[in-house]
Order: sequence, then C-alpha cells, then structure tokens
Amino acid sequence: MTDSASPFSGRVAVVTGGGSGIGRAVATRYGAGGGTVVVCGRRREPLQETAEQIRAAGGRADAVVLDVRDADAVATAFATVRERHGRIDALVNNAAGNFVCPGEKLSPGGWRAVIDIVLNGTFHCTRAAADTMLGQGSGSVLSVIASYAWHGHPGTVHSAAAKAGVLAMTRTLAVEWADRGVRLNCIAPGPTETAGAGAALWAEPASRERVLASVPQARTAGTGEIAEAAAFLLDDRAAYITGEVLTVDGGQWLGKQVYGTPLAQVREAGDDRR
Ligand SMILES: CCC/C=C/C(=O)SCCNC(=O)CCNC(=O)[C@H](O)C(C)(C)COP(=O)([O-])OP(=O)([O-])OC[C@H]1O[C@@H](n2cnc3c(N)ncnc32)[C@H](O)[C@@H]1OP(=O)([O-])[O-]
Ligand SMILES: NC(=O)C1=CN([C@@H]2O[C@H](COP(=O)(O)OP(=O)(O)OC[C@H]3O[C@@H](n4cnc5c(N)ncnc54)[C@H](OP(=O)(O)O)[C@@H]3O)[C@@H](O)[C@H]2O)C=CC1
Repeated sequence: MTDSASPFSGRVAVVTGGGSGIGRAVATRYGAGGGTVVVCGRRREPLQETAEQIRAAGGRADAVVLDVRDADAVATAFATVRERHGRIDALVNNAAGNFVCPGEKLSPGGWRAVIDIVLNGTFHCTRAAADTMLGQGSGSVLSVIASYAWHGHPGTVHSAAAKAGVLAMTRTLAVEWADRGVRLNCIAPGPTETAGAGAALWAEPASRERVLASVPQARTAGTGEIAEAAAFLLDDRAAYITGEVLTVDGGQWLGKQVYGTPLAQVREAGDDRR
C-alpha cells in the first residue's frame, strides 16, 4: 500500500501539455505527492516554468519539448524518459487544441489540426507509454476529455469527435491491458479557468455568461479541483477502476438533460404551487 501523504513516491509521470492550465496543475499535484514528473509540450518556456515550480516546492521534474502529433518523436521521448528514470507509472494525455467553428465552415485543415493533437497525439503517447508499462506490469493512463464526447456540442465537431475517439480508445485498451496491470481512465472537466480555454472558447463576456449559466453550480472549476480528481484516478485508491470517466463539471452535462426547461423556470413553476 502507498503512503497517503506521498502516494506517488518512487513513481514517474509524463504529463502532456504540462506547461499550462490543467496540465500544469496535474503535474504540480503529482510532484507534491512525491512523484517525479516529466512535462511536455511544444513551447519550452512554460514547461520550464512548471518544472521549476515543482522543484521549488521540493519535487522532481523535467521539461521535454515534444509535439504529440509526431509519432517518432513521441517514441524517442518516452524511451528517453524510461532510460533516464527507469520506469513510467503514469501518463496524463492532456495536450489539446480547440476553437469554436460551425461544422459547415470547418476546413479540412482545421479538422485535421484538432484530430491530430487530441486523437492521434493521445494514441501516440499511450502506445509509447505502454511499451514501458506493459513491460513493468503496471501503469495508469489518464486522458482529459470533455462531456461533449458523448452528448456532442455545436461548434465543436472536431474536438467532440476527437474526445469521443479518446473515450473509445480508453475503454478498448482498458480491457486489452487489464490483466497486464495497466489501467486507463478519462476525466471530463467542465468549464475550467485556464488561459487556453478562455481564449479558445469564451473570449467574449457574453459567451462567458452563457457558459456560467449552463453550470448548475453557477461557477467554473479551478485547475486544482481537476488535479485533485486526476490524482485520485492515478493513485492506488483507484486500483479497481479502469475504462471509466470521472466527470468534474458542477453538474453541467446532467443539467442539460434534467433542465430541458431552464432551472429558473422550473423554480417559478414550483412557486406557483405553494
Ligand atoms: C468544454 C470545453 C472542452 C475543451 C476545451 C479545450 O480543449 S481548451 C484547450 C484550448 N487550448 C488550445 O487550443 C491550445 C492549442 N491550440 C492550438 O495550437 C491552435 O489553436 C490550433 C488548434 C488551431 C492548432 O494550431 P496549428 O498551429 O497546428 O494550426 P494553424 O494555425 O496552422 O491552423 C490549422 C488549421 O486550423 C484552422 N483554424 C485555426 N483556428 C481556427 C478557427 N478559430 N476557426 C476556424 N478554423 C481555424 C486553420 O484555418 C487551418 O486550417 P486550413 O486553413 O489549413 O484548412
Ligand atoms: N479548460 C476547460 O474548460 C476544459 C479543458 N478540457 C481539456 O483539458 C485539457 C487542458 O486544457 P486547458 O488547460 O484548458 O488548455 P491549455 O491551452 O492551457 O492546454 C493545452 C496544452 O496542450 C499543449 N499542446 C497543444 N498542442 C500540442 C502538441 N501538438 N503537442 C504537445 N502539446 C501540445 C499546449 O502547450 P504548447 O502550446 O506549448 O504545445 C498546452 O500546454 C485539454 O485536453 C482540454 O481539451 C476539457 C474540458 C474543459
């Protein structure tokens, strides 16, 4: 059993897109839990900043420049992590690209840009991590998706299709690798305060208002809340959980189903009966 204060002690995680937002928070949480973290992404500076923050807090971290779309570069990077650290216990597939665009206006290049990062990149990293994880007989892969993977959402056909593919990949490989000690799960955050999502999805005050109105808890998530849920799925408390999705969204997607009528209207109807 692991020490509850340092559940990741002696373990090594790779976090894609670890230079910003949710990826940085998950990497920092893993480092605070005693693990060694390798953060990767395309821009060196934010990665180094994350690694320095983790080291300043007493943890161990490396920054590796990597484009997850490049399968050969991914294979080389993961082999280097194994050589350098001896093992890979966790992979967090967090890197993503996104923008809002109506389906009929999306160009083939726009479709490809998102599918390549989110779906193909996740496969390349999962495949490369599995080389080590299946060999050592243990490992945990966590992919960051979004609830529109199963309910869809206007303006996000590229991202929703890519995230749905990641979910199907997770469930498929969870079964293939279950008896070889490797677990795969997804986490589906709701609207979370990050510079990337803010710029890509709710840059205008009106769109931000609409997003907030869609969340029954009426607020966005902090990156630390997502990281805490991710840490649970990565550590041994979740040893019997595989092929699952943990939704951390303040009730947003359930609200879409339950509140076919806006909640305020439902409450008004209740007032009439009293
Ligand atoms: C609930 C929320 C859930 C999820 C949240 C998140 O994921 S938050 C995470 C958010 N974080 C991030 O997104 C961070 C990372 N984001 C990125 O790297 C970029 O935003 C990227 C995804 C465009 C990829 O960059 P890149 O350098 O590889 O791409 P490029 O510039 O060379 O363009 C490639 C193609 O895309 C086209 N196109 C581009 N923009 C638009 C648009 N607005 N409209 C229409 N089309 C657009 C562009 O025209 C071109 O197609 P063409 O003309 O060749 O047919
Ligand atoms: N914030 C939100 O509201 C929600 C976010 N999510 C998901 O959470 C995850 C993190 O998003 P968030 O933190 O908000 O956004 P960010 O934009 O901060 O994070 C995206 C990260 O992905 C990295 N990245 C992008 N393309 C590549 C690539 N080709 N190779 C390697 N790394 C790449 C970026 O680094 P660089 O540019 O340096 O490569 C960046 O660090 C994503 O999977 C997103 O879909 C899901 C639901 C809601």
